[in-house]
Amino acid sequence: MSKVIALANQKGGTGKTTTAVNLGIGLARQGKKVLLVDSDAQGNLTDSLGYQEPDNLPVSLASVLTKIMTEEPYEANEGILHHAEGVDLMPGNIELSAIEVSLVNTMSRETILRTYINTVKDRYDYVLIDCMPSLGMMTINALAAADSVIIPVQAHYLPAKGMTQLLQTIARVRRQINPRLTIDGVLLTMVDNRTNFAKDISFVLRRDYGDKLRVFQAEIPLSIRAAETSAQGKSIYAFDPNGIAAKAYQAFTKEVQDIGEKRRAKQHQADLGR
Ligand SMILES: Nc1ncnc2c1ncn2[C@@H]1O[C@H](COP(=O)(O)OP(=O)(O)OP(=O)(O)O)[C@@H](O)[C@H]1O
Repeated sequence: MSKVIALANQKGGTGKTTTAVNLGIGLARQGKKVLLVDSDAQGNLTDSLGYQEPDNLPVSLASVLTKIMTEEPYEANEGILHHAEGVDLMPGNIELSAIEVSLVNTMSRETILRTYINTVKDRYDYVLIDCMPSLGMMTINALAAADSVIIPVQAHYLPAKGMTQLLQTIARVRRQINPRLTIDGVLLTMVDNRTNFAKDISFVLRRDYGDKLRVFQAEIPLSIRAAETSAQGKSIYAFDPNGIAAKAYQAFTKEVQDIGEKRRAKQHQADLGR
């Protein structure tokens, strides 16, 4: 049984892409089959995995979604790239901006990405969708396609206002399109443990949201090495295996895997009871 996770936060630069890369490759290192889906028109995930000119790729998520919208046939593995560290990638690029516009006039406009993911997900244990920094149509599509959401939050500012908006959108998607959508939790990123401010934010987040939402135990530290990995086309495990960011992403991967295992066990029990 595969699990589809959206990495979402409408605020830009909160660590969604870095988390997609290092969670995805972290899970692959545990023997899981992983597909990363770049649903952001900036193509940063695609770029971070070493495809430095995402706009020149012949096939990308936008081309496959166009085929779905125009009811053209496509191959299930069409456009999927293989990364040396064991994950697959459905690349994204600037063409997704045009898709975002044309979705508005399309039938089933909220579920085009779900249609695509449903055709490929059985080959994977995990499908991770890196979302755009907006609450536009592509993000709604990602939430409609996902089983759960992980919210990376940059520990530089109090996230209360932005979080409320995101949580309301998730609740609306759950009511109207995707009742099974859950929130796996909030991940604190770029935590500068030298400052009291970062500690305060961690404390406030756990205090204000901790009874409603999981705030992951693992916190990703602010790390120059983590920032540098995106230009290297590899994960933090390959680039700086003994650094603090690699250790934190490893611990985070373990937490995500534990949630996945519990869900599988619960589903298994439910199937037995049928
Ligand atoms: N732990 C970290 N320490 C320091 N820098 C980091 C860390 N994680 C990510 N960065 C850097 O911060 C910037 C934003 O990170 P990232 O691209 O992962 O965020 P994002 O939420 O995907 O951004 P966008 O909203 O633009 O898609 C990047 O330059 C990245 O290299």
